[in-house]
Amino acid sequence: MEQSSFVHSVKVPKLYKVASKTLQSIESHEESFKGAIFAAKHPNKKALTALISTSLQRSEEINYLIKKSKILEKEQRIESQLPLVKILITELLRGKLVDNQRQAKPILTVLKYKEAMEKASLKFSRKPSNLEEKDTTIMVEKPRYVRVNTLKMTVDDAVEHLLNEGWIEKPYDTTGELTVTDFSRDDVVDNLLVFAPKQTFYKHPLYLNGTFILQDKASCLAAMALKPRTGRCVLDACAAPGMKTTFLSSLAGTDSRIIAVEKSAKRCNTLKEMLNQYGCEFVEVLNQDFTEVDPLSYEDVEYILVDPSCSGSGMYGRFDVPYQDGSKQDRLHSLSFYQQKVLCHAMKFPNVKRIVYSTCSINSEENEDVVSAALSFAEMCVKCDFDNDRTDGFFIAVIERIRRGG
Ligand SMILES: C[S@@+](CC[C@H](N)C(=O)[O-])C[C@H]1O[C@@H](n2cnc3c(N)ncnc32)[C@H](O)[C@@H]1O
Repeated sequence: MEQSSFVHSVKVPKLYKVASKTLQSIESHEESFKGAIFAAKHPNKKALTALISTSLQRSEEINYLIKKSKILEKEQRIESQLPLVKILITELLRGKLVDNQRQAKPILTVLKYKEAMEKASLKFSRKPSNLEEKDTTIMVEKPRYVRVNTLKMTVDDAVEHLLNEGWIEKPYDTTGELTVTDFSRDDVVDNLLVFAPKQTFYKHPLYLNGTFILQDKASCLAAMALKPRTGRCVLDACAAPGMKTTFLSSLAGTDSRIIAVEKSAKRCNTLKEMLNQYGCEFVEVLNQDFTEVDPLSYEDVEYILVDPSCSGSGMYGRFDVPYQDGSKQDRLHSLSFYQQKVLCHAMKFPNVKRIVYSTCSINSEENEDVVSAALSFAEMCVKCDFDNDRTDGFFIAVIERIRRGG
């Protein structure tokens, strides 16, 4: 009797609790994969990333196992904890759920179905459609891009630090392979270093002190395209988690006025954390809907970055999170309408000189269509994708105001 009360007081490990919340926010499209991992309150981001990405990659299989084993119908106490059940099944599939009695109740419950699920998993992997999928998958990997945060250290000093650690600098070559000891300076983005795919930096001193920021090249290009002059006012209309705000801050410099607008209170906290971490405390944060910011109260704004929420269809290695209503076209239509509204609002700022509109989507409904609806089509559009540029799929349009007669 005593032993059983001990057994039942064992708690679900924190990693699983945080992972189930994170998974839920991604599956409900409340957060992007990267944003949810960043916002998650767990120190071991590497373990969390591995767990969530496996869960998303194998989501079809996990749903199949849940259905076949009837675990939710039979175990009513865990019926309301679906994200946790998915995480625990992921761990079961990864061979990480240890079968002993000193486990939390939900783990013991999932372990009761271990054998049934393992059998169902074998059947799942033999399904013809899954075999076809595996055979045609070509895995070419994206390099690891590291942006040097020049608010903390110059690129030359960062490179010297790496050389002293024994890294080898190689000339930039998009077609060549970088080995785990090599790095290059990027050919387009001055502050960007390129490493071998999956190179980890989580314990590197320059990562821990906010000098190294793991940021995709395409995301850097959007901030770079805005070309803010130092000492001017720059506004980031859709700012959280703040990857581009931090780059804009280092491009524009500490004597510029930088305003970061973010409508979600939760994501605004993440944005503030990121700004602190990367030495951008001088950025003014507005927790407000950008379309409700009065342009006439911001007459000094000359540069605006519009990087609105989008489908994320260009994200490399993106996991297709199914839409509950199954209506992709409706979703694209409403995204496009909202994106146009945000872009048109940016054009109302009386002294804005340059606007960059960017998305990490490859759908024209969210890109060219939005820009062409906002003005007769702008010529300065850039499209990046993995096959040609070794970046995420990304769209950037630069819109400049030309004042006639002076
Ligand atoms: C694609 S993310 C921006 C990513 C960010 N620029 C970065 O590089 O880290 C879009 C963000 O804009 C916010 N957002 C969407 N619509 C907004 C609006 N009307 N006003 C302000 N923020 C908005 C979302 O909550 C989300 O945090």
